[in-house]
Amino acid sequence: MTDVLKVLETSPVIPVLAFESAEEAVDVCRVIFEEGLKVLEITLRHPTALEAIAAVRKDLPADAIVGAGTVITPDLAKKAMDAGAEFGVSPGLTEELAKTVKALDWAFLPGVATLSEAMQAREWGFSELKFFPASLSGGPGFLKAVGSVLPDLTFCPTGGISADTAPEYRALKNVATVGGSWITPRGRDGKIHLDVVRELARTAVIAH
Ligand SMILES: O=C[C@H](O)COP(=O)(O)O
Ligand SMILES: CC(=O)C(=O)O
Repeated sequence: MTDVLKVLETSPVIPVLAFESAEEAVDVCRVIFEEGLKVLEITLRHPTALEAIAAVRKDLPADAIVGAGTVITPDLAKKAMDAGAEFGVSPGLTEELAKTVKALDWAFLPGVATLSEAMQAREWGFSELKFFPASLSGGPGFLKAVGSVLPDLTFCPTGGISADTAPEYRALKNVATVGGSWITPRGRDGKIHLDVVRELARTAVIAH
């Protein structure tokens, strides 16, 4: 089974990606990967997302680590794993989802936004958690406080993070990496422009 902590530690940023087609996914992921960001979280927010995950796994080099985001139900967890996602990410966690991903033995990063949610996830056997939506739920100050009472948990804060605010999070002992969508903005024409993605991905790698 893929180790969640290793996945998080592989990349200074986990791009949270939303594509409109499998072709768009392959083109954009290739650019991100070429610039050195090897972990790619493709969210299940479009009807073609599972196809996109399968296509990126097939077309990118084997050391690209492709996961599924927005895994909000047990059914989506099974489908994403079948499509080839090496890990799953969710904005939250339910008991059924926790049981399913444990039974599947699938690397999983559940989302939490409060101490009680973090304690619940910990009880269910998750040591790596997504802190979402990070900027609205207390930001770096919240994670620092969590670290003093639950020091065995490691976080990937996501939500409202930018190239400017990422370093504040990454400086914390209990943060392995940060997640965000800022590397793949859509232009006014609704398209993701590869030259823009290349520059933003390169900057994220250099800034680390
Ligand atoms: O929906 C939220 C995204 O997954 C990550 O948040 P962001 O767009 O604020 O980076
Ligand atoms: C935002 C988030 O946590 C997700 O899409 O998985």
